[in-house]
Amino acid sequence: MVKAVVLGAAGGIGQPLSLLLKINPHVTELALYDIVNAPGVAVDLSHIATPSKVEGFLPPPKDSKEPNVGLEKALTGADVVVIPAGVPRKPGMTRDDLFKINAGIVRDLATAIATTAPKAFVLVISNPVNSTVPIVAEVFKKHNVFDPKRLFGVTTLDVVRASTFVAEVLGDRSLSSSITVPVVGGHSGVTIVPLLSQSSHPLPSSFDGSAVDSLVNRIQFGGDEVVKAKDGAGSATLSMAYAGAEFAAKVIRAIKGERGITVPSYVNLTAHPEGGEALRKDIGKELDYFSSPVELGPNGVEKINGLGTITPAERVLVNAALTELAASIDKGVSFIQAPKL
Ligand SMILES: NC(=O)C1=CN([C@@H]2O[C@H](COP(=O)(O)OP(=O)(O)OC[C@H]3O[C@@H](n4cnc5c(N)ncnc54)[C@H](O)[C@@H]3O)[C@@H](O)[C@H]2O)C=CC1
Ligand SMILES: O=C([O-])CC(=O)C(=O)O
Repeated sequence: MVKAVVLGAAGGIGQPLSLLLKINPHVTELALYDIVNAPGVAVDLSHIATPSKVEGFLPPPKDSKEPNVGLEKALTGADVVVIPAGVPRKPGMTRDDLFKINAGIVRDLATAIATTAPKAFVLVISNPVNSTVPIVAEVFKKHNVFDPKRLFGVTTLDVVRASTFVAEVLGDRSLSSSITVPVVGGHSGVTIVPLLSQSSHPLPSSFDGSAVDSLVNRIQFGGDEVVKAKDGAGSATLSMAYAGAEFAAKVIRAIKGERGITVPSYVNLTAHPEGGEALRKDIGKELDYFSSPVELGPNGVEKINGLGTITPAERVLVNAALTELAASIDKGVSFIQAPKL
């Protein structure tokens, strides 16, 4: 029995992600919550002939003083909670520009999870991921329920893009689903660090210098490509739903006891005996969060992998990521820790 919950389920990511979770054979119950339209999306999905039960929930009316029973019902008994709630970018914006609105949304949802489903695995999609994951952690710490093994920043889309773009460079799109390229760091611009030297399918030796630089740049700024093409109508939704559902499916398989599953994720390093400190040494900075491939077990993250052997050019990229990452982490932590004036 697996209950999956989507918070922000009526949105551009939320709807296709909920569809993909509805057809996941391991999911037996699917709860959809949004501030609008969630019951309609749930009834629509409930007609799909797969075994899971689907229900949709709304908050109470805006000015009501009622407790949010809809959110509580959605979260009760949750095993996996995926959060794509929040506003997306428009052209000219950075992911950090979303902090103003999304930080509060994520804080409030995290508070509800901490009080209603503190043992759930929490998968954070809402941007800026580099800050929203620390926000969830700090809320959980305040409620004394923080388990770093169960909190994941979803960076899968960077890895999906890297596979796709490398396959394009190799001139064989049929390879794209079998290519793996570790992407480490964080989830915005220069904090996205593809380790092309560790690609399962090496690039041709003729592919060097500026060709590598522009491939790295395309992976780092793949999100901008979509924002620009959508021209004001939002950011990646369908590819993100695909990536989020793949990620959730792997977490669910691990919970159900499957071994040997490794996923990329932006995770807390400090509380991980297995690999956190070693990764910090590899990075060369005392960062509390970083994205790296992590090995999953039934209780979540079992081991965080290090950077492995990287090239001097990749070291430059890692170093370039550190300042922005540290600032984004601090921003998220202070948002919860700073006393309200
Ligand atoms: N981690 C990643 O790789 C990616 C992250 N994103 C991020 O995902 C987020 C969602 O993007 P879209 O689905 O395109 O946006 P959207 O605007 O289409 O959908 C967001 C949904 O969240 C809902 N929502 C707002 N406040 C809420 C609250 N307090 N509780 C529950 N639901 C609430 C809205 O009603 C809406 O249905 C954005 O922050 C975006 O930047 C987008 C793509 C990739
Ligand atoms: O670009 C954005 O704002 C959405 C996102 O995180 C991505 O597509 O990687």
